[in-house]
Amino acid sequence: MVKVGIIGATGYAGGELVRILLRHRDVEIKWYGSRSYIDKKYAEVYQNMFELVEDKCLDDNIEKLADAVDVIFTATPQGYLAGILTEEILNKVKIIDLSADYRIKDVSVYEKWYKLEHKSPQFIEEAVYGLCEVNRDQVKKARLVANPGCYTTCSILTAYPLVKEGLIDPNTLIIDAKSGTSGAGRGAKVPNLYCEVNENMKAYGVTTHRHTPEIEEQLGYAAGKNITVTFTPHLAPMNRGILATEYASLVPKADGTMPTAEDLRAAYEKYYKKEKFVRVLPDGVCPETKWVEGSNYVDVNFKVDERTGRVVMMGALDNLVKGAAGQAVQNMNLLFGFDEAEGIDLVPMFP
Ligand SMILES: NC(=O)C1=CN([C@@H]2O[C@H](COP(=O)(O)OP(=O)(O)OC[C@H]3O[C@@H](n4cnc5c(N)ncnc54)[C@H](OP(=O)(O)O)[C@@H]3O)[C@@H](O)[C@H]2O)C=CC1
Ligand SMILES: CC(=O)N[C@@H](CCC(=O)OP(=O)(O)O)C(=O)O
Repeated sequence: MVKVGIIGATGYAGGELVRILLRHRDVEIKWYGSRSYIDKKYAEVYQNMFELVEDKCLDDNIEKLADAVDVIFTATPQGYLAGILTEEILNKVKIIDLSADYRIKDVSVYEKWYKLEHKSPQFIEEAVYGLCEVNRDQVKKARLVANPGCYTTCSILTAYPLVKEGLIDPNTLIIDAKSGTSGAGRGAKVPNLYCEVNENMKAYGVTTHRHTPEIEEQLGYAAGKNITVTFTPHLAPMNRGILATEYASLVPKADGTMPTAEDLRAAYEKYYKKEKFVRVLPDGVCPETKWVEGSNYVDVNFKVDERTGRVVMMGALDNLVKGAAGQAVQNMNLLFGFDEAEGIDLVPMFP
């Protein structure tokens, strides 16, 4: 059995990790790390765990934890892991970080967009961006996995095949994304109160959202050049889910004709046909957040707009599963040589 510790176990992403890992056949949760609930029973923080988890929350001392477990998940705010990580810890234990501390390779880009000083940039280079479908082989050998977040996983996987195959001009890419409120975490914040969110929709972080450079970096690798994109997130009155609608201009083929729907579908099939967790929907079917809720699936599809010469790409996932905890467990499965779907072969719930 692989021994697991979770720092930030009492947050939404940490709670989802617990829910998933309790049914994973090859792991045992040894440490429910917290700051605010030390010595309180975990099932009193989350009553859905009543009679399922008997343990109490422990502190977030990563040095003690590194001696007690084989892998640590950090489901903590930005800057937390970077502030405490050392070579000694990484020599003892694998780390899967759900925050953005090690996702962006250029530390000055991280510091500019996150408005934080990075406290341990020496580990950025070796960290592997844990987008399993793209970086599977590198993840298997990693000590430190930077688990991508909800908006970025959805935005990148939705456009990736078309960018990689040069079928769209990535510099024309516009990503319009909506998130359920759990994406903002469990902490009390006025914009996330019921009356502010219910029956309401709003854009935020317009032109300044911190996920923009992460999407640009990853799709830039696929394009083989630096790119800029427009990314606009919206808060939607639902608990879970990300829906990304993405627009880009098609690139004419060598013979001067425009790529057809068949060309684009062939690109999606090329990259995702064998991927268990990316479902390319049938022609004409648009992804919906409800069809992936509670599961590790990303549903994607597209429609060519011949009138404008653009393609509209669509993707949907559950922000807490494929957008956070599910993908983190997928990465752990790769790190330890387990079946990649172990513990995350979850059937979407409906309604
Ligand atoms: N929510 C989502 O959909 C997604 C979240 N993420 C990322 O996962 C991470 C956690 O997010 P989420 O679960 O939503 O956040 P929450 O606010 O729900 O939870 C944060 C957790 O971190 C702990 N924590 C808070 N402040 C500190 C601190 N200064 N030092 C140590 N621990 C601290 C809290 O512990 P306690 O309350 O016990 O003190 C809590 O367990 C973030 O980096 C986020 O960006 C990534 C993808 C999706
Ligand atoms: C609705 C909402 O507030 N969402 C969060 C994204 C949360 C998240 O998942 O952030 P990472 O992907 O960086 O980990 C936000 O926009 O900041």
